[in-house]
Amino acid sequence: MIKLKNSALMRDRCLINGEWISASDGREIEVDNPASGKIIARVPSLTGSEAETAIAAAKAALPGWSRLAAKDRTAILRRWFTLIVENADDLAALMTAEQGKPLAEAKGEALYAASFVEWFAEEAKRVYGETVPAPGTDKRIIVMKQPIGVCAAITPWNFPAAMITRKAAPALAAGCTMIVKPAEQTPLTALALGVLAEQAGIPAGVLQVITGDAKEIGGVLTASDTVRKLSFTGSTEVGRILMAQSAPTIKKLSLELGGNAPFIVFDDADLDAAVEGALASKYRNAGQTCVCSNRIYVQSGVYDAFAEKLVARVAALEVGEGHQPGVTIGPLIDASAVEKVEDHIADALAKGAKLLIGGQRHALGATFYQPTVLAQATQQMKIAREETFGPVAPLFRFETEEEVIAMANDTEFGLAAYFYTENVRRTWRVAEALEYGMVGHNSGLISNEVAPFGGVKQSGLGREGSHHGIDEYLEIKYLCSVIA
Ligand SMILES: NC(=O)c1ccc[n+]([C@@H]2O[C@H](COP(=O)([O-])OP(=O)(O)OC[C@H]3O[C@@H](n4cnc5c(N)ncnc54)[C@H](O)[C@@H]3O)[C@@H](O)[C@H]2O)c1
Ligand SMILES: O=C[C@H](O)CS(=O)(=O)O
Repeated sequence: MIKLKNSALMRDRCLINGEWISASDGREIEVDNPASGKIIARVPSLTGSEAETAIAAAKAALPGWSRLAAKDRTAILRRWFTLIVENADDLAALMTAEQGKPLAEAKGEALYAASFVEWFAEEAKRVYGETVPAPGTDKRIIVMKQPIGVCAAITPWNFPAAMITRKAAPALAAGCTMIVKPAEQTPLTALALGVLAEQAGIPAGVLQVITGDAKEIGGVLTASDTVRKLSFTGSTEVGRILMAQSAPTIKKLSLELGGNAPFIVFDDADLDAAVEGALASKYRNAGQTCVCSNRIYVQSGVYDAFAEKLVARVAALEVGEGHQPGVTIGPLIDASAVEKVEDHIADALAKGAKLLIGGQRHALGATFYQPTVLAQATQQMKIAREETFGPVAPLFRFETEEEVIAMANDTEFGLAAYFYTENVRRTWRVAEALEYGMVGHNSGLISNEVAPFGGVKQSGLGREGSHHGIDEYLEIKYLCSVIA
């Protein structure tokens, strides 16, 4: 039983058109706690027909919502922001129960999720157009921005709250309506956000939260011509599928996909800061974030010192069930996640890597894994080419700046990259040479609501957050008016 202050947030129904419904055929999805493997809830497995109903509800609500004055949407979104903050502890309890992250991280995510609602509540009032000097005196030209219409969001399990508000907040702020389909592993947080949206006064039909078979629901959302925009966060593999399924209806797409972040430590770095940055970037959410450092490149002159310091800090990480005080590393999401970590470590060791700490399943069993550091990693290993999505830090040695830039860019991914140097000239050279959408200099944590979050190459399309984020939900219209 998940202990909540506000029991109304424990919802096992889907939200469509202001109604909380079960699946018409009674099908359900079991939700388990990854730390214990125990079933903690069951939510509806809606049919494709019910997904169509959700789309119809969003379509019907669109005129009323899009014609509201921007400041009226602002007021409603601000109430949603306030309610998320007021209920952050309960949202955290739900996240820790269904995703496993430690309570402190889950609370941080609830507030992070709220920050997108606060940010876009304000951005609603700043959807500006422009006037353009006409080519002739007989005309006037203006450019306006209008909401794109009915939007769909498909979100991942690793950030059950923030990946939803990072889409729903700009969509609603822009005057769009939305259907959200959360990951089957983490529906409870999404449904709780739906409860709070209702309480905030978001009208029926403006926001739907539906659970069900990913392929069936995704197939309906991508095939519908009523759905004019799809925002997806998840693996690059699924992103490709959804992109292809959206092609027949020419949907506008936002894709926040996989990563393979390099973390580069130069000889002239502040080594202690670099160790702390690597720890934060690598082991946050047990390494299950899209912007986790996946490869740690250390220049020869500081390689041994960095490795020693990092191992000492990793040894102090506390593995356990997320509700337990002091726990900093929770379980991985499921058995296949553990198997992928084991596969990457075994491959690395077989190709010459050296185990410095960890490297085994944790004594707690289930999906707990020991935080791990590997030395002598090389580009030929799977861990250099694939997103590990687990608490494993492979250390690569390099000699020159040119060499490490080439290695860092040697991937089809381009989401986040990090580097540590105290040299200002090197800072500009490296920041401009790295082929990534986001670069952290002397920081391992770069995610916030004010900056444009997103990737290049096969890490995605578009940006979330920042003043760019609302443009993903707007269409540009130009008016040419003859006045003579
Ligand atoms: N770029 C980012 O901002 C970002 C953020 C978080 C996670 N991710 C990426 O997501 C991945 C981990 O999350 P995940 O395991 O939930 O990803 P996933 O791609 O397996 O699933 C993401 C969502 O897509 C749905 N889905 C899966 N297959 C589908 C299909 N065939 N049709 C329609 N929907 C489908 C799932 O139900 C879930 O809701 C990692 O690769 C991570 O890098 C990226
Ligand atoms: O998995 C990556 C998400 O985008 C989480 S965060 O925005 O980096 O916190």
